[in-house]
Amino acid sequence: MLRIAVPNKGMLSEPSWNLLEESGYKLRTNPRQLVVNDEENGIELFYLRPLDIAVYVGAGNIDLGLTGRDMLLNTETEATEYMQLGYGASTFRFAAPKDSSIERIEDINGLRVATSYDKLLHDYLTAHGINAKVVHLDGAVESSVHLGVADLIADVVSTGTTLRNAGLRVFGEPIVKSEAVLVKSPRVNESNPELQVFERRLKGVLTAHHYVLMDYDIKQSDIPAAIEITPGFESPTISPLHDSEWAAVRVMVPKGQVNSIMDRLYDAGARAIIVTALQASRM
Ligand SMILES: Nc1ncnc2c1ncn2[C@@H]1O[C@H](COP(=O)(O)OP(=O)(O)OP(=O)(O)O)[C@@H](O)[C@H]1O
Ligand SMILES: O=P(O)(O)OC[C@H]1O[C@H](OP(=O)(O)OP(=O)(O)O)[C@H](O)[C@@H]1O
Ligand SMILES: [Mg+2]
Repeated sequence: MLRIAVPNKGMLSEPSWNLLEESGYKLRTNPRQLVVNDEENGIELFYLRPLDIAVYVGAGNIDLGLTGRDMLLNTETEATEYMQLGYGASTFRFAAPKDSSIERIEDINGLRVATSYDKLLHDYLTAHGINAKVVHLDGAVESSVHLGVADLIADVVSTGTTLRNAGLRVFGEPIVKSEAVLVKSPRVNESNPELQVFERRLKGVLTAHHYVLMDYDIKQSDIPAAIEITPGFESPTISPLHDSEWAAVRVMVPKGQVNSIMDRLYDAGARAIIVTALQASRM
């Protein structure tokens, strides 16, 4: 039985629950439930606080966890990043009052930096030889400067709306580029068959989200050029048509490139190009 930690709240919770549900796993049926035993699929789900997940996966008897890379890096843990999950993209960055003279990370020396991610910030400051005071806050870090608790902040930035509303602006390079990741305990071997099934199910859902199925007709003589445009995962399926001069091609393509691929295929002689959404996949 694999024991898996999933966020019980926060930005990553819903997309994580959806991913597990689409992968065929049973979710909790009421928000007070802490554990779900899905015997049929061989997993036990533990609903835990986002910031605690890497702690559990590193130290206890939880095998895997869905969390953010920034949260993993903020934790003293033996858990390691095992797979990217393709949602929850954000950056972890410094921000200062928009009219201040703080422009570069060297300007932070001697100042107070508010954050919820103390270890992550501390590691970065140490690596860059900067001496600043880390002020820990549990949330709403953007308010700390205006309220006189800190001179600047280091926090999660997604759209940047929260920062702007607080009169702050980012500076310097991102400290971390984050996204949701699957973290693994060192006690779980990569060759563990239960892990491999879990991984394949998740990858199947992610592929179905990020790829579509494309069909088109093309003259036999134009197939090589078309295959260059749509190589597929392994190799496209090519079927004969009634008119022996033509063939039908079926291939997976990345969702985000569908229109440019259709333009290029058309120019290469493809016709009757159609695109179909994928419901599920096992790669
Ligand atoms: N606006 C956002 N857009 C995308 N990802 C985000 C956003 N805010 C936070 N995240 C990501 O979600 C994870 C943290 O979730 P969130 O901040 O919602 O948890 P939380 O409820 O504050 O956790 P806790 O209460 O345990 O501190 C981090 O990995 C972070 O990078
Ligand atoms: O760039 P934006 O799109 O505005 O998003 C960033 C905000 O989202 C998160 O806040 P959250 O809702 O998790 O609240 P918290 O500060 O209590 O963690 C994060 O801590 C930022 O405050
Ligand atoms: Mg938060």
